[in-house]
Amino acid sequence: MTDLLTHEEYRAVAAALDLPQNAWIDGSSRPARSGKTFETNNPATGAVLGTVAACDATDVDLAVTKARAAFEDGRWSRLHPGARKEVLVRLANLMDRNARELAVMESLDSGKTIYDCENVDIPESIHVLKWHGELIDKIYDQVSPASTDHIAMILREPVGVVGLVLPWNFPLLMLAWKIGPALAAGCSVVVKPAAETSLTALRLAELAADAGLPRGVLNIVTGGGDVGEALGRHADVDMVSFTGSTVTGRKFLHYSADSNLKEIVLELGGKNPCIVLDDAEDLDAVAAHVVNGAFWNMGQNCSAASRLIVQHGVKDRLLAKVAEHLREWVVGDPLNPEVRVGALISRAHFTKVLGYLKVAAKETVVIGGKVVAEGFIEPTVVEASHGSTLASEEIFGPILTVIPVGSFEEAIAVANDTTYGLAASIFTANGKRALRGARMLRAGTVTVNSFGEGDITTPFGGYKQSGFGGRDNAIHAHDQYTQLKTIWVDLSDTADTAIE
Ligand SMILES: NC(=O)C1=CN([C@@H]2O[C@H](COP(=O)(O)OP(=O)(O)OC[C@H]3O[C@@H](n4cnc5c(N)ncnc54)[C@H](O)[C@@H]3O)[C@@H](O)[C@H]2O)C=CC1
Ligand code: BAL
Repeated sequence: MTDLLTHEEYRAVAAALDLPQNAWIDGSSRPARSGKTFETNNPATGAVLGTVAACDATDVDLAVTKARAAFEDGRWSRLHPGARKEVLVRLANLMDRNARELAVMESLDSGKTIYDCENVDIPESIHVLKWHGELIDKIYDQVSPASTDHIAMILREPVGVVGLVLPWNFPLLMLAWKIGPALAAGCSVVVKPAAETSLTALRLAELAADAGLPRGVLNIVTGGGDVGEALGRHADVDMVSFTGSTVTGRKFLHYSADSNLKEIVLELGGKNPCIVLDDAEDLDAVAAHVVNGAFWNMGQNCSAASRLIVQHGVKDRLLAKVAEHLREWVVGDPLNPEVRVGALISRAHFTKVLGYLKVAAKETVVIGGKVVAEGFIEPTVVEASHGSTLASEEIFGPILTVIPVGSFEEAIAVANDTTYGLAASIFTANGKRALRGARMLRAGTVTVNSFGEGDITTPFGGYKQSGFGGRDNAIHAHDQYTQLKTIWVDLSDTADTAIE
């Protein structure tokens, strides 16, 4: 746990911040070619925080051209992996030295609580970059079991120029999840942060230059969906890794098909089930996991445990415990270190979640149900049937839908009856049933008697419409950013041992 400042001290740090404004292309800070800017707001107050370069397709083209030049001349892609490691570890150390500034900037720009920024987002981002940096000089290529008359080498090569299109819910952490393995592998990257949250990505680019990352290797183009589209359609981008909504993810497949068939990796939404069976032990601990799973980051999490599928026998006792835990989840100014529930990302998103709160009012609201202030919604627990709007749609807000069920089999069937498949949890004291359930659940990550996303050592990604094409995190993340090459060497004296 990080030592936290007081609310007043955080306000003072926020007031003194020097916020970045320009895009970052070819190792320097640049306004958009058009000179246009857009406003970025503090979701907690609605006030304008600053302006940011409104890039367009010409800026994307410049960034891709510079990234391509860097990739082709080998200033990064052909460095010894140990040299790339040194730069990434230096960057992680610089971030550590600037962790407080990054945490406050992230909280101001996103509405996330300073508590989470200090304890999760920033330290995890640092850890992820260091982990991938330290990994890269320890991955070996392979030799195939071809005949003794041949040597067949299987090499991993960086995929080239990579576009990274990011969401607003974990701005710096998702950047780290993607640039960590991409840069470690030797790719050059063009990052498109969400328009709502560009600031920490721009600050990280400055720190990367200080750490010695060669110019052109990391570029940040700021703006909205049009900038993401320009990147998705660019003919000289070799692959795109995207995290965001399923609707937008689908568009990237069209961009690829319409342009150069670039590889697309999608990490999309979820409507993740959390199953609690009658025999679950230590309901207090279960409730703590349920609350964290549903309401962490205001429920704005693709792996949020947003469906509580609970057996009738334990439902009321569990919900009483959930209510107890939620008393500690104070809603308020994200810069107050006592606060656990900050602001929703934007007024537009607040309005969307409010729409679901109105739907909830027509069902059985068990806990909460109120708007605290413009932008802030209290954690809400509502009972609704399987198949209802609340039980089916990704709300991406602090609303947990409870779906009572009669049996283990029904719980699994309800859990799997969704177009998504990102994450799932199961709580039961019966070990065999827990593991059988984990096997049966159609999700990329299943946690047993806990809620979580795993850590940097475990791959993260979804089944079904929660994504495909690769995984973030773990050594498996490197698969996204590398391609395999076979080099076949014939060692025979005669020509008749040709490859069959
Ligand atoms: N899987 C996840 O982690 C996330 C899921 N979402 C879901 O998506 C919903 C809508 O949020 P949005 O911010 O609108 O998500 P989005 O998927 O539209 O935005 C994600 C990124 O894609 C970019 N983008 C938007 N439209 C694009 C387009 N046509 N072509 C290329 N890039 C484009 C955005 O600028 C942003 O950088 C949320 O309510 C939530 O349900 C949102 C953010 C993260
Ligand atoms: N929770 C990590 C991925 C995401 O929500 O975007």
